[in-house]
Amino acid sequence: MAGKKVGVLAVQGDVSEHVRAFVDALGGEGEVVEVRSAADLAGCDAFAIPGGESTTIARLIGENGLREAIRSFTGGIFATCAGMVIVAATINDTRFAPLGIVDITVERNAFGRQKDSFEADLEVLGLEDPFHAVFIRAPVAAAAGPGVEVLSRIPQGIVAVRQGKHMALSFHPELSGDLRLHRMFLAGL
Ligand SMILES: NC(=O)CC[C@H](N)C(=O)O
Repeated sequence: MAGKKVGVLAVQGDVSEHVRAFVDALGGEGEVVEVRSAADLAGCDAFAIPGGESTTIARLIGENGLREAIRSFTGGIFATCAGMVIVAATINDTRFAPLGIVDITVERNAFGRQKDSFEADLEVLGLEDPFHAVFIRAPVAAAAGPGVEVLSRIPQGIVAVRQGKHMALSFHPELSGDLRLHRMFLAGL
């Protein structure tokens, strides 16, 4: 983990919470930078795509010339909530094309209006104790390809996956004050 440089996509969404969580997870050994351009991303070992509004984030990725830079990024990607929609292979929305980085089929806003936001204690593969997860108008993965490891699943669908160095989560680990998933991600880089 020592000396890792983590970029956080800083175009929309809960950017500062992600920066803080990675600063804390790195324990002062690495560096966290905000990414708004391909030049910012160059040299990063990892890249976080925060929660927010996925259609807006996808548009700003395009406008900032980041789409191909992210698709060809060789480090690990940590995608949460809207980020999970953006890195998916397939989504249930035709307004933008996902990046096709993680082989999952994602359903946006999967919990409907009456349950827009909720919290749940999840069993997560690789974690000894449950993870208290905050879901905010969250997506789920309805399906995952053979190269994808499902880390957590609830009755509505898959909510945490790992594919190689990448992780995609339906919920917001940066809001729980629990850095175990950040550490698991950094350990896999
Ligand atoms: N908290 C979030 O990131 C919500 C994601 C949002 N519902 C979207 O798909 O854009």
